[in-house]
Order: sequence, then structure tokens, then C-alpha cells
Amino acid sequence: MTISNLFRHLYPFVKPYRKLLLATLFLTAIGSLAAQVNALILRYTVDHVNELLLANKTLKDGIKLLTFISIVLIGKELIYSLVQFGQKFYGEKLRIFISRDLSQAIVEKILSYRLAYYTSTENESGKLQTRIDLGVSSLTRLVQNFFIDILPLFANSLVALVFMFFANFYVGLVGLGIIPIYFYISQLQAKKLSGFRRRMRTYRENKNNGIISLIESITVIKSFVREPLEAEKHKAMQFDMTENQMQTRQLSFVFDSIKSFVEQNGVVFIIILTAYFVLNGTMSIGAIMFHILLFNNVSAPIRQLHRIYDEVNDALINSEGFFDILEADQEKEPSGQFIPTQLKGDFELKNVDFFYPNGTQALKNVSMSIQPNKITALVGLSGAGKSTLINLLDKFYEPSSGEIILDGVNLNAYHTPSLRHKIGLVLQKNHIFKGTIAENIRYGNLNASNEEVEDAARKAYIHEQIVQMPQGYNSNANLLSGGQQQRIAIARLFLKDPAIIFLDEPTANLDAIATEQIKKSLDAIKKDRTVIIISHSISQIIDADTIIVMDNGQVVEQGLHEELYDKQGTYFRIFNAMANSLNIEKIAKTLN
Ligand SMILES: Nc1ncnc2c1ncn2[C@@H]1O[C@H](COP(=O)(O)OP(=O)(O)OP(=O)(O)O)[C@@H](O)[C@H]1O
Repeated sequence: MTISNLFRHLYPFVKPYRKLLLATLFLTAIGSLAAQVNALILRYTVDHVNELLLANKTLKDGIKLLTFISIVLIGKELIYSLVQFGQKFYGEKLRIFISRDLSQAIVEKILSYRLAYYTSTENESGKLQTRIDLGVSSLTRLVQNFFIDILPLFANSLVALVFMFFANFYVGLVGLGIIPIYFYISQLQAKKLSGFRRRMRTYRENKNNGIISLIESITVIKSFVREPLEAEKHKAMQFDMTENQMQTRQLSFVFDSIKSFVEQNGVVFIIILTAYFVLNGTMSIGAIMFHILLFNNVSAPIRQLHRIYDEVNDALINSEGFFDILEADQEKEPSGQFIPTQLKGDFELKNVDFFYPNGTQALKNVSMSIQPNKITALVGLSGAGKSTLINLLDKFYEPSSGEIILDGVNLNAYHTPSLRHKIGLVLQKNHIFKGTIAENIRYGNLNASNEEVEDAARKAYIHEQIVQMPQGYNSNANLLSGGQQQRIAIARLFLKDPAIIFLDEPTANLDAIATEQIKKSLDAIKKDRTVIIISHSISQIIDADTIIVMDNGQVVEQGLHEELYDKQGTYFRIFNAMANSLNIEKIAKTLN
């Protein structure tokens, strides 16, 4: 990313605050003029005191001069303080507003991206979070520094340079001459450092991601006593990071010394040049102080140049990752225009192939029909492609080739949010949001009354357990057990009341009694709806109107339980294995 590119990307965020910007620029102009007053007054003072001394005047004669100088300096300081306050306040206001807008914009943007965006290894949660945090902080720092530091300093520098040229052409040339040398060195420094900084960003992303994954996997780590291994992995990364940091600092110190040397040479030049002009009578003695102060005004921002380069460079590098996320319009969830008034759930898949973004082919030439208002069970061994199929039917992913037709209309033509409003999805492990139980159930229908929430909980057989908790429906939902959380997800489904239901092993986490209860409530909700259920539970499979058997991404059998069993193919093998694992003989004996 180049600087002009950065400003182009940032402009839409600054645009709403144009007035604030103009006010800051106006104050900057006044501030930079006021900043030169000290140099002018110093020359005036030295020259006039010198005159008084030469004329053998007493202190009494100098009182008028001193009063005048004091009034001017105090007056200038007063104006300067007000200007600085205004500049800092407006600059800060701009920073806070832009930071808020950037953060809000990126959240709204990532919410609009398709699922594949989140499942890509490039965008693991820790990495995304670091890129967003670093992007927002360095961009807002840039905006703030630009208006509080960079702009006023450079305006001062420019005005001081003009004053230097007015004072003497050669003195002006020295002031001007230092600028390109400094720019060149700072640019070289920035260029050399950019590789280190980029690597630093990757280290930070990996570190954040590593810590998040450590916390998520803590139970497994502890149960296998892998703490030393994990600590060692972290240490290796930490050492690489330190090495990179040390090299960055070393390089910075070398460049800082070079720049300091150049600047001091400039001061020496100014002193020698002005002393020469004073001695040959072209300038008054006050000019020495005057020129040194002006040169100081020119070189002060240049002294900060490497810092400013660093900030800009940080912003350039970090904003790359940030704007990549913000402007990944190709990742936007695809949506058509068709808004269905009612859905039946008549799915027709024609030669569907599907590859995940990492290249894994999960579905191979799948063709099938799913009958509306019927229950279809998807059966197959682990990795057969069952969940992938549901992902495609819910439009989380698009087929790589082939077509999916729903109620006679290509799924791609559907308006995605409207379609999802009519589809309910219960997964094996459902997400519970931070918040109360009531809030989590109400996620299914934000307008549901308390009675409706309770009714849904009753249907999901969780109401009794909720009311027994000390804070009832206001209890923290994260405290619920896995099986209870599953029933919260089913209660959400009751509130949503969708026409089509996808159930991906909905009872996998439940105990036998809960499974039995949920089965009853699922039976109730299944009525007159299209239901697709993935299950490893015999009872749920044989209850289905149609069974579709998948193997290695392909549909291998389809039909009724008895038909499929008689075929003695894949279904027969899976069913027998399931039945054997139940140890039916012993169960039958016990029940007898
Ligand atoms: N996000 C993903 N990225 C890449 N490959 C994936 C992704 N999700 C699943 N796969 C792969 O796609 C194939 C099908 O997986 P899928 O989850 O659809 O199987 P499944 O039949 O639902 O299995 P299970 O019964 O174990 O849930 C597997 O080989 C799996 O490794």
C-alpha cells in the first residue's frame, strides 16, 4: 500500500468530519505563524539590547523594551496555548470518531461475508482479530498524529523556511538543503524496516491465534499432560519474535545516529554562515539567535521524521491487512433477488460437485430429490459429505458445479436472508451466546414474548430445569451442560418456526432420557415440514420417510429402510454395524 492509496482508502472515513478538519487546518495555520514569534522577538531583543549597551543606556531606559517584549511574548503564548488546545481537542475528536466508524464498518463488513471466508486458514479468528485491532489502532493513531503532530510541525517548518529565505538567501538554502537529505535517510530507514515490521505483524497474529487455541484446547492439553510441549512451541515463536524485534531496534539506532549527525552539521553551518555575515557587517548580532531558532523550527519536524515515517509505515503495513478485510467484496455472501412467500422444501440436486476452498472434494456428482413435507435421513460414515450437503442446502456454500433447485427455482436466485428466515438448523454442537437463557432462546424470534419463550422451552423439555436454577430464565446460559445447551438450540428452533428443518445429529450430545424427550418434541415439530436429518441413531433413521445413503461424497443408495436393507449394500453394512454396537441380544434379554 502506498501513502496516496492509504489516504484514498481512509478518505471516506474522514469525509463526514470535513468541518472538524477545516477548523483544525485553520488553527494549524495560526499556530505555525505564532511559532515564529519567539525567533523574531529574540532577534529584536538582542539587537535593541546591543544598541542600548553601545549607547551606554541604563536599565531604566530598557524598561520600555522589556515591557513591550513581555507583552508580545505573553500574548503570543496565550494565543498559542488556545490554538494548541483547539488543535489537540479537534484532532482527538477526529481520532475518536474515525476509530468508532472504522471499527463499526469492519464488523458490519465481516458479518456480510460468506462462511468460506471464516473457515479459510488465512482468516482464523486470532489472525482476523489482530489484523482488525492493529489496523484500527494504527490508522487512528495516524489520523491523530497527522493533525496533532505532523501537520502543525510541518506547517511550522515551512513558515520557518520562508522566514529564513527572507532573512538571507544562503541561510534559507542551508535550511532547505537538510530536508531532502533527511527525507532520503528516513525513507531508506523505513524501507529497510518494513520487512521486519511485516514479519512482526505475522508473529503477533500467530501469537494471538496460538493463545486463543491454547485456551480452547486446554482440556485436551491437560488430559494428555502436554503443557511442556505447548510451552516449548510458544517459546520457539517468542524467541523468533524477540530476534526480529532486536534487529529492528538495532537498525533504528544506526539510522537515528546518522540523522542526528546530519542535523548537527546543519546547525554548525548556520552558525558559521551567520557569524560570517555578522562579521562582514551585513547582519546584526541578533541574526545568529534568529537563524538558529528558525533552523530549529525547520529541523524539529524533520527530527520527528523517522517517527512519522514509522507511524506512516505502521499504518501502511497494518492498514493493508485491515483494508483487505474491509474491502473483500468478493467474499460477500452471494444473494439473488427471489423472495419466496412460502417454501415447501422440494429440493432437487443435479450433478452437484463441491470442493472446499482448500481443495478437498466433499461432494461428487450428487443428484437427488428431497420430498417436501417428508423426513429424509442422511446416512453415511464419517466424512461421507452429509454436513457438507446441508451446508449447500442452507446456501452457506455454493456448488462448484451442478445445480440445486428449491421449489422449482435455482437456489442461487433466492434472496439469501429471506431463504434462511424459513430454514431452521440444529447442529450437533450449537453455539450459546454470552447472555441469559431467555436471550439465547429469543435469538430464534427477537419479538417473542416471555410466554412464547417459556412455551418453546417447554416443548424442548428444558423449562423445568431452567426454573429450578437460582435466576431462572435470567441465568447465564454458558453455565448449562452440553445437553441442556442442545435443548436451548431446539427451543430456538421452535420459536423460529421454519418451513424447512435441517438437523445435524441433534441428539448426539444428549442423555437417553433427554433423547427420548427431544425425539417427542422433534416428532411434533417435524409434522408438515420438510426435514432433513443426519443421524447415527437407528430409531431416527428408521422413522424417516426416505433414507439417502452417502459414501465418500457420493449418493450410493436411496429408498425406504426395508428396501435398502434388502439390497445388502452400504446401508445394510452401516445398519448392521449400528445394531451390533447396541448389543441387541443382551438388551432383548434384559427387557424380557
Ligand atoms: N471447512 C472444510 N474445509 C475443508 N474440508 C472440509 C471442511 N469441512 C469438511 N471438510 C471435508 O469434507 C469431507 C466431508 O465432510 P463432512 O463434514 O461433510 O462429512 P460428514 O459426512 O458430515 O461427517 P461426520 O458424520 O463425521 O460429521 C471430509 O473429507 C472433510 O474432511
